[in-house]
Amino acid sequence: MSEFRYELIKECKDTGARVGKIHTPHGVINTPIFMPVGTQATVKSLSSEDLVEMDANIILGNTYHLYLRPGQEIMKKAGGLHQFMNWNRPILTDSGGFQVFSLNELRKITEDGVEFISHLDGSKHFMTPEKAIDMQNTIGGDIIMCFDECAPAGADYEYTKKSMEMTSRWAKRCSDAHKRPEDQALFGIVQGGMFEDLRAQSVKDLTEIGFPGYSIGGLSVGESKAVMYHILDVTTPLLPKDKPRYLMGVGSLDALFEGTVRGIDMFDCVLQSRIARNGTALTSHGKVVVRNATYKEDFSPVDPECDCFVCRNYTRAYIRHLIKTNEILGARLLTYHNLYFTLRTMEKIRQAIMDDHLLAYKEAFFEKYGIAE
Ligand SMILES: Cc1cccc2c(=O)nc(N)[nH]c12
Ligand SMILES: [Zn+2]
Repeated sequence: MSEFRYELIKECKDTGARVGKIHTPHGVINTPIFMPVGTQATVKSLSSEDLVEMDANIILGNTYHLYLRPGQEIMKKAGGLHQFMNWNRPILTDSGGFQVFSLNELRKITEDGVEFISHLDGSKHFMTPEKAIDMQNTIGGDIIMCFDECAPAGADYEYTKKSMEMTSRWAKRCSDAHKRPEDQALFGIVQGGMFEDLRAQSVKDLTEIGFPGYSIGGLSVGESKAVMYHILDVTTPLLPKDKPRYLMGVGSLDALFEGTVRGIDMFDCVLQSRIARNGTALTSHGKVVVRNATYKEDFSPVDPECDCFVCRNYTRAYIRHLIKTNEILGARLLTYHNLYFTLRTMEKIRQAIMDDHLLAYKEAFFEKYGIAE
């Protein structure tokens, strides 16, 4: 009997948003949820203890990166990623398809799988749906992904159609190859680019195979936000209401609200940690580029309205100094705050849905943050 279960708790009366709980062998995920990205077995500069302290329910790992380093053998000997990184809460792993395409120019896609040259050492590899599932079975994530092709931004209808159809055939192969369905939930990934009929066909193909959850892939690949939201408007309502929906690679604070109101339950994005390393903070009043000279003598907190340890103990001037001198602590403090701020915002979104207050909260947040509706 699978320990994976989605519990729908409340549907928003004004939008497609919902509050739910995803029950997994490593604990409960409150949705809508933002998932910090821990590509190489770490959310860059943070320890597992930091992530527990900020109450991250779930983090991401990545099959492609872990397959290349440290490799399947070491992951096996470590007893899986939870043990390896001392993280005892849920983990979701991406299948590696997206990374093979996005990190490698030199690759050849065939029906059987994808041949690619490692971006690290130039070695040649051949990834198939079966190998992607086998590696995810070794990593041991509570939620794992089908091996898919994310059609490049701007791909034409014919290419996108063929790519989506192959992704659907690969999804069936992944489902057949999955050895641990009772404790690892395999999600199908909806493709179809920016074409409504292809998106609908992808949903039909995947729901006929049947998965415990569905990801929406092929977005946040360079299309405008308006196009992304339109694709969500036509795709999400086709997905089963009693299963979680995961919008891959999204997003920025505005996209988290816009995805939530369109019925998305799960989000992940590297933005929060990536901009932190460059010296940009996310605050209740929008982005603050702490590295700018403006903050040289600003001894106020990154975000006066935030209660994280960074905002309670450090100043913008100090963090600017760390970033300017390339001190590792600068990246750590801003990463911690940006993720903490995003997680707390998701918490407030969940509460607003429970209180039938989501649209009012969204409007107030956008106004303060400086997002034009
Ligand atoms: C991480 C990510 C972002 C954006 C899109 C995708 C996608 O289409 N497929 C996969 N497997 N991952 C994705
Ligand atoms: Zn803070």
